[in-house]
Amino acid sequence: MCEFTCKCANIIQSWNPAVLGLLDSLPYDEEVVVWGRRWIVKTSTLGERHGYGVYACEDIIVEDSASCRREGPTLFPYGGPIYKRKHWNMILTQHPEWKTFALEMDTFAGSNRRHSDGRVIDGDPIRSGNIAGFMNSMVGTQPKRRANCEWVFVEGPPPAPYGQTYHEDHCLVIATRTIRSGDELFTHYEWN
Ligand SMILES: C[S@@+](CC[C@H](N)C(=O)[O-])C[C@H]1O[C@@H](n2cnc3c(N)ncnc32)[C@H](O)[C@@H]1O
Repeated sequence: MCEFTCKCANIIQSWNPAVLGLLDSLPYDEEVVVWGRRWIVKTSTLGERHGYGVYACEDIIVEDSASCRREGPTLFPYGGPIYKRKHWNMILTQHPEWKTFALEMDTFAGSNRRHSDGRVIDGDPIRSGNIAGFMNSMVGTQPKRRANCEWVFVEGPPPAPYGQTYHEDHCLVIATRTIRSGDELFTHYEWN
């Protein structure tokens, strides 16, 4: 087995969703609790051909007085095995479809100390238990959806009790405006 294959196999085997407070598997059409809040994954309001979406099962209030959108309530992490860019590129040559759920954690706002490797999180909800992977984008929606959350890069480990020893930094999904029970989560990303 080549060095690359060994490395990737180790990363996959050592990924444990529970460390980051995620579930081993995500049932559809059934309420789940992740990071203390209730959610349901079911067919998106975008329509069946666009797959599933994540819906809140409780109100999440964002105070108008929040001075900074990044201070909105934390919903859950964007979690999954983390690869160096060079390893991820090699995976994509064999599994180009894995790109759908990839989050480049060192190339979006919030990071002052960019990791030189350009790390990628494999956020596939099936492989990684990453509920955030089911979030759809408001880009191009008709009728127009407004984003109600965004993902942010955070230096340092996630809040206790999650991932304290495993993570030197992490990505979170936070609410940017009030989300009511029954609302589907939408964020902003280029999906096609
Ligand atoms: C990260 S996944 C989101 C979860 C996806 N709905 C699923 O069930 O796996 C991204 C994929 O969802 C779909 N998607 C996300 N936002 C969309 C949008 N605004 N319009 C149409 N499809 C969208 C596209 O198929 C895209 O490749």
